[in-house]
Amino acid sequence: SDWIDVTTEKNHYSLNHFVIPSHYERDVSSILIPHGVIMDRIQKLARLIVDDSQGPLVVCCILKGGHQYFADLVNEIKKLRRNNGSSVPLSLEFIRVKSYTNDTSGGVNISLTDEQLKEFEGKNLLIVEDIIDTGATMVHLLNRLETYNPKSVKVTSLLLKKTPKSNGYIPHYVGFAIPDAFVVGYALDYNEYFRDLDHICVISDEGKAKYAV
Ligand SMILES: O=P(O)(O)OC[C@H]1O[C@H](OP(=O)(O)OP(=O)(O)O)[C@H](O)[C@@H]1O
Ligand SMILES: Oc1ncnc2c1N=NC2
Ligand SMILES: [Mg+2]
Ligand SMILES: [Mg+2]
Repeated sequence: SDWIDVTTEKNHYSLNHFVIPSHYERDVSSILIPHGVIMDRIQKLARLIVDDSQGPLVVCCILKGGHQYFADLVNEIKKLRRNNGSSVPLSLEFIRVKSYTNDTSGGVNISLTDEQLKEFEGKNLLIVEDIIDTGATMVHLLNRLETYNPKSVKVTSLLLKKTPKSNGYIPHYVGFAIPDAFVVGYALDYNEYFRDLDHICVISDEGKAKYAV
């Protein structure tokens, strides 16, 4: 398939084999994707994206969870476009979207200013997300963006969760397919905790209880 599949339990790594910040040691149960593997996969995703989009590109970070993947991906895209001798500008936009409290999705709240939306008219957009779970965030966001008549919209998500709650949305570029578990780290949070963890881990029951609101 187009992505790396880590949905089977046996793929998980033991906490003892990597460095985990001491303040999270009891709050995660396993490492699903070590930071180094994420970075290597992002190099490949950048190559796929650059090969498909030579022209001007507006790369849109979906805050907050998308920021780490966005930062690392844009770094790789810049390198590749320079090497391709491309002198075409890359512009960056940041859209705040929120729907999760604890491990449950509520209403999707998109904060986009009108002057920001003028930036999208007639442009080639690349939307950068951390994870597609139910797909509700992305479906709402794409509907909103369409009303501003972009020239094209492509979506990349580092993670795609295999869950019965999915509305079936699948992005154009996916890093990894993951199991139906709540993951944290690499900017993915649980009530704003764990964004400072480098590896993508499965949250433990203790972590869920400790940081629940
Ligand atoms: O496919 P879905 O079920 O909609 O879930 C995916 C979305 O939910 C999370 O955002 P969250 O609401 O936690 O805000 P955050 O990005 O600030 O963490 C995540 O970053 C995605 O944006
Ligand atoms: O597994 C997850 N971990 C963090 N944030 C979110 C998740 N799924 N939807 C939003
Ligand atoms: Mg988000
Ligand atoms: Mg979140």
